[in-house]
Amino acid sequence: MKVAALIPAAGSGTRLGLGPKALVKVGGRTLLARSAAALAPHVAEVLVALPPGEELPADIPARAVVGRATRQASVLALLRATDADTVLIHDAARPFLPPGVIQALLAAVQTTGAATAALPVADTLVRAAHPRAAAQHWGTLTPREGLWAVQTPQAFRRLALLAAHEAALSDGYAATDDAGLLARLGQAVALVPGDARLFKVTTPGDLALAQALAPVWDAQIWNAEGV
Ligand SMILES: Nc1ccn([C@@H]2O[C@H](COP(=O)(O)OP(=O)(O)OP(=O)(O)O)[C@@H](O)[C@H]2O)c(=O)n1
Ligand SMILES: C[C@](O)(CO)[C@H](O)COP(=O)(O)O
Repeated sequence: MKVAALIPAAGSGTRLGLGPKALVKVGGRTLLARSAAALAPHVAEVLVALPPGEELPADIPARAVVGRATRQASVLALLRATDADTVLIHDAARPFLPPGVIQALLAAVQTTGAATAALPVADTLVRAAHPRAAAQHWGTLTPREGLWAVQTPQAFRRLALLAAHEAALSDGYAATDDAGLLARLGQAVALVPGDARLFKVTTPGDLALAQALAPVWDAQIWNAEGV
């Protein structure tokens, strides 16, 4: 079974506001370099979708494709650029990826065909009364029982996911992740326990958390396990 890691890294990082987000550094290394290094020991090849005009930094052992206007389109370009049987799709923007999560996903994809890292929701959830209003007010309480927050990596049989992407493209359907495209076709997706440290660096607050976590991660996990 040939496994490839596909890393969408072509986003513009609008919410962070520091230029192409995958190339932002935490603890002296880019988000992309951290994500690629975590995946590389587990796969035969790493492919990265980069923003148009960006070159792959020399310290990242990967093949690059030109990213597209949306995450979904960038992932489709990556899926078309490999012949791997199984793919692990992982946001560059989630730089702290424990090896145990990768191993659990690779085991789950063998039995279920598709799997994603996810965590049970721990907060109270409420839909705002008027979601687009400047001032927000409590609207409807949403029971959190049975709700999971979906992370990456997500593992798939490549041809099944490619078919789901092509169907979505042809239908004009947009999803926020890849597992949703497969689930839309009625296919099973296993939920594998993710990790709080797998949070997505989206806002300046997330970046501050990542800067604080990086030295701890590098001292206790990166060096100890040689990930
Ligand atoms: N056209 C795009 C948009 C996003 N991504 C990637 O998809 C992942 C998740 O996207 P997100 O965190 O939303 O990144 P951005 O799109 O850069 O963020 P923003 O929405 O704030 O601009 C990131 O690794 C990002 O680089 C991508 O490859 N191609
Ligand atoms: C794929 C993802 O990280 C799963 O939680 C998420 O949906 C990406 O969302 P974004 O708005 O593209 O960051």
